[in-house]
Formats: sequence, C-alpha cells, structure tokens
Amino acid sequence: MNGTEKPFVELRDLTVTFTGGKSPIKAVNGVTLSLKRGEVVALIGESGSGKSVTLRSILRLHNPNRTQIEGEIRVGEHNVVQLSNAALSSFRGKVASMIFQEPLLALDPVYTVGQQIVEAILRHENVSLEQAKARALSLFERVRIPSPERRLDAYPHEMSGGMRQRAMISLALASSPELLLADEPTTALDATVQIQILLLLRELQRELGLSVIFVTHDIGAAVEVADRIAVMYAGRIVEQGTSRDLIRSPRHPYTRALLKSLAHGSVQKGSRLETISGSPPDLSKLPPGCAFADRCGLAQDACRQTQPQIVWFTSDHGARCLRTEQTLPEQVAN
Ligand SMILES: Nc1ncnc2c1ncn2[C@@H]1O[C@H](COP(=O)(O)OP(=O)(O)OP(=O)(O)O)[C@@H](O)[C@H]1O
Repeated sequence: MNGTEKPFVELRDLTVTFTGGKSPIKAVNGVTLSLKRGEVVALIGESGSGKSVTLRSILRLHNPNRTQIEGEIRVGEHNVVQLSNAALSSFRGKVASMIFQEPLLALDPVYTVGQQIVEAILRHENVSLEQAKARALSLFERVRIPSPERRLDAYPHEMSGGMRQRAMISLALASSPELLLADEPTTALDATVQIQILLLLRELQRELGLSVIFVTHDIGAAVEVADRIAVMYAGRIVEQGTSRDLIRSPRHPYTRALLKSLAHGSVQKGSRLETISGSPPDLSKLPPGCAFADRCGLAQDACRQTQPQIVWFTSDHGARCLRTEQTLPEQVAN
C-alpha cells in the first residue's frame, strides 16, 4: 500500500478455520491486506479460494461455535475479533455493511423493503419515524429506483433482480457505513443490469468516500471498479497490486494462468475466470510449501518445501512466489 497514511482496514495474518466437520478446514490462511479510506479492492480467484470467507469474517458472520478466527481484523478504531456481541451489532451497519449476490437472502420476504430500511435506520440512529422514512426515500432516490415512493411499499419478490439489488444497496447504506463489503454483487444479474449496478456502486463509493472490498469472478469488473486487486489461492493472497500492475505485469504463475485463461486473453467487462488445469489442494490437508506448486510449470523442489514469503516489486505490488525472477514482465507471454 502506498504512502504513510494509516490504513482504514487492516487484516493481519487472518486465518479462518472451520472446525465443525471431520477435519478442520483452513479456508483462509494468513491473509494480510490493508485498505486506505476510500480505496476499492477486488478479491479474485477460483471458486473455493477463500474470498467470501475473508469478506464474511470482517463482519464476523461465521458461526462462532464452528469457526476459529486467528490474526487481526481492524476497521478504523475497531478491533473486530475482540468486539463484544453488543459492539458487533452496532459495528455491523454503522461501520461496515455487506451486499450479497442474492438480495433475497439479505431482504426479509415478509416486510416491505421500505419497512426494512426504516427499521435499519431506527436501529442505528436516534431519529423519528418520519425522519427515518424521509431518509429511506432519499436513499431510494440516490440508488435511482424509479417511482421511489411506490417502490418503498413493495415486497422484495415484487421487484426485478436489478431493482432488488438497488434496494439491498440502500439497505446496506441505511446507517451510513464507512466500509462496504460486496460479495459478487452483480453475478446473478443480466449483463446490462450488471454494468448499471457496477457504475452505481462506483459512483456511490466516490460520492460517499466509502472503502470497498468486493469479491468477483469478473476480472473486467475488477479492473473497472477497483484501485487494487488481490488474487487468492487456497486461502492465501498470492499476489496483490494496483489493478494496472496486476493486469499488465502479473508476477505469480497463478495470476498469469488466471489471466491467460480468459477468453482471447483480453480483459473486458464480463471476462470471467475459466478453469486452469489441475485442481486446488484439499483445504484440510494443505501442503507444507506453495499450494499452487502441483499446478505450476515453474515449480521446483524448494517450492514444495517452503511457504513462500511475499516478494515486493513496488510498494504495493507483491507476490508470494519463490520463482518471480522467472516472471519478469518482459517474459510474460501473451
Ligand atoms: N461454513 C463453512 N464450513 C465449512 N467449510 C466452509 C464453510 N464456508 C466455506 N467453506 C469452505 O471454505 C472454502 C472457501 O470458501 P469461499 O466461499 O470463501 O470460496 P470463494 O473463493 O468465495 O468461492 P466462490 O467464488 O465459489 O464463492 C471452500 O472450500 C468452502 O467449501
């Protein structure tokens, strides 16, 4: 991360282990990531790489009886891992809130969207019912829901997918959070609606000065919306950097494989990650060395024995790989 400004969000050596099954699953394994206030970071990587688990852990959404969280999560002054339940419920919504791929999971089917937004405002702010209703209306206007007054009285199932997503964004913004977490916010939508929602998110982020971490399979969207990209593999961030550095000079063999697997090698909106030959390791039996070694054309014995430390190429572009001398930008094949 550039500069000396104190990070607004800091994940330090974050490890999330699910302990409810036969053997513990290390879904997130030593993630370190910082965001400045107002910065947008995209998490990308194949399915199962730990993107959603990382995001959810920032709101401590995992079942505490079956999940062990180690390391640090700091958002502003809040030490999230240590928050009491009471402090956590005010942290959620007031400091950080989340939008999901499927708004129907976040919205309650038995209340109108307006009631839910008003309720969220009243939970966090000391305002009258009338003031909360006025605020709900202005949120609907802000996310450009047509006929906002009428739509506040609609139930979630009465709205189209795109409108529902806008309503969920209003709900997430109801208590003016500083950090927005978005888990594949456009995946379930039609292509044209996806673009509208992405543009809306970017606009809201700029207007409100929000910090945003979003998970996506759409590299085009990541490049369009994010200042920085972090690539996850088997629960680790294997490469991070500005969107431009990541796309122009990927240094981790996994990032290079991901980008190569894109249709026609071009990065456009809608470019999705395709599969790379081989499969990721079993998260309950992680190898001692680099988890990508078995799928990597550059791997040597040392890669299988040692967990690579991060190598920084610039102040904010780094990769966890022992073989980065082999991936200098001029050697990246297109
Ligand atoms: N509650 C849970 N209990 C046990 N394992 C879990 C739980 N939640 C997630 N996992 C496992 O953790 C791993 C990482 O999951 P995660 O959802 O973070 O992946 P992801 O990178 O977001 O993938 P996708 O892109 O498919 O959403 C997966 O192997 C998943 O099966």
